[in-house]
Amino acid sequence: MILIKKVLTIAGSDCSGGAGIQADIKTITAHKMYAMSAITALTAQNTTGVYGILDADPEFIGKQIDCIFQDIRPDAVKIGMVSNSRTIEIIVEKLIQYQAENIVIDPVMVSTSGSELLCYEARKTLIDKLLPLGTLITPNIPEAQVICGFKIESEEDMVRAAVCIWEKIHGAVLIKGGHLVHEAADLLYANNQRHWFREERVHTVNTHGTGCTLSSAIACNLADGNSLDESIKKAKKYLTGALKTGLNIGKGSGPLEHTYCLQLL
Ligand SMILES: Nc1ncnc2c1ncn2[C@@H]1O[C@H](COP(=O)(O)OP(=O)(O)O)[C@@H](O)[C@H]1O
Ligand SMILES: Cc1ncc(COP(=O)(O)OP(=O)(O)O)c(N)n1
Repeated sequence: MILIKKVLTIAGSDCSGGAGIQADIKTITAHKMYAMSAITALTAQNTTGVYGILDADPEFIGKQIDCIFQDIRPDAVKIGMVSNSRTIEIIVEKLIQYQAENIVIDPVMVSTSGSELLCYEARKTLIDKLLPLGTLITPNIPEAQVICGFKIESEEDMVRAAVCIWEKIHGAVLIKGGHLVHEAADLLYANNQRHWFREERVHTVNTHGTGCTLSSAIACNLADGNSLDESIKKAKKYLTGALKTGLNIGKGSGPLEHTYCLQLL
């Protein structure tokens, strides 16, 4: 009999396969785990941008989560695009009802190409209601700026922002430094302790879906029983490997490759 860890992603669909649910499922599968999904929205997007968004009915999102938890309980949950306040409220209700564990929240707000993936009015609901439920939240620099309310331009600013976010949500935060120059350095702040995770910066424009991939990989590593530190370290190694394979498809910022980096796991 095969024993397999189960990971649920609650996120939006990217029809071009680079980000969202598709990136999450590829990542979970590459980790040799069983992937499940509750789809919050359909997006019409590709490597050049987001051209349309169709939100799923919040009650139906709740139904998807019910079907999953009542049958195959996930060992970890990754949460990505959540669109609007009602969707966030339903997800919060279900996570509490089912006492979900190992919750990694990527507080997706705006795509790199500039499209709003979370409606502006829902930011407060996300920060006040959903983020405090995370085992870890993984904002990029623009998202961290929204949560903490000031500009982040240096590693010192990242430290100040992480402390501020910790105080707001009373939970672990990993601020991703991909939007700063130099190294790809991410900062974990939890329980008054900070830990930098540094990897070389891969010189490529093909970074579509890096945030989705990182958060899913962390969820997989937590599902496997790793500590938070170890989960992030392994996930960053996976991500850097996926960037380094040098896949170059599409006319814009292309997706990552999830097959040939398997040997890095
Ligand atoms: N060019 C790159 N080379 C290596 N790692 C990168 C690169 N760009 C981003 N990363 C890493 O990818 C992850 C996602 O980063 P980021 O781009 O900041 O988030 P998002 O995709 O949510 O905007 C982080 O671990 C970051 O350090
Ligand atoms: C459906 C969907 N979810 C999330 C994103 C954002 O992906 P992310 O990896 O955070 O970053 P970019 O790919 O936008 O750089 C998305 N585009 N679509």
